[in-house]
Amino acid sequence: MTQDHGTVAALPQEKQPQDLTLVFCRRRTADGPEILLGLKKKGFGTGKWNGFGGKVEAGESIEVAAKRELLEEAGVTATKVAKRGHLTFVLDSYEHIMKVHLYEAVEWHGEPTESDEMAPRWYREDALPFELMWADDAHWMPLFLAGKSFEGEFIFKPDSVSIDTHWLREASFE
Ligand SMILES: CNc1ncnc2c1ncn2[C@@H]1O[C@H](COP(=O)(O)OP(=O)(O)OP(=O)(O)O)[C@@H](O)[C@H]1O
Repeated sequence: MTQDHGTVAALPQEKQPQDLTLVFCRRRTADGPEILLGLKKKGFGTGKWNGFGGKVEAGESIEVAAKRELLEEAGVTATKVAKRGHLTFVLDSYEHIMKVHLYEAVEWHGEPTESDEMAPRWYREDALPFELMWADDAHWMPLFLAGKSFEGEFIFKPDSVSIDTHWLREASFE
């Protein structure tokens, strides 16, 4: 039996999935509802406004990881979170296929405080800085703000900035 190493070597490297979290807090004000975003100060997505989150650690449940990252990055303690989204991201600039578990903090306390990773700021929900956020956010954020749950997949172009193909649909995480 002969082996064709040339063909095997030409195949793209399989990326492994990696679980990450993303959490959003909201509040009602006299001016209307607001959502807490953070400006990422270092690492993947530096300079973008996003929710708070990161990688799930070994042996940690996804929900515990979501609460831990919110506390570490924004100084906010969530006592109750609700799963609202399951999103898959594929980018050339990231070595894994991202499986992002998106939550709304339903009950939380603490004053959002800047950390070494994120600078938090409340934004009016009708005035989000989409041009300074990940391109996928403009697709699913309207569903999130409308109280819907969803799942989807976003394949980015080689620039890792714009979206090549995607699908998105409402889902239930009861
Ligand atoms: C591509 N389109 C995207 N759209 C929306 N959100 C995205 C995203 N891509 C990544 N995210 C989020 O960005 C955070 C990265 O986290 P990241 O800093 O890498 O994790 P963590 O804090 O564990 O890092 P360190 O281990 O400290 O490096 C994490 O919340 C993840 O859900």
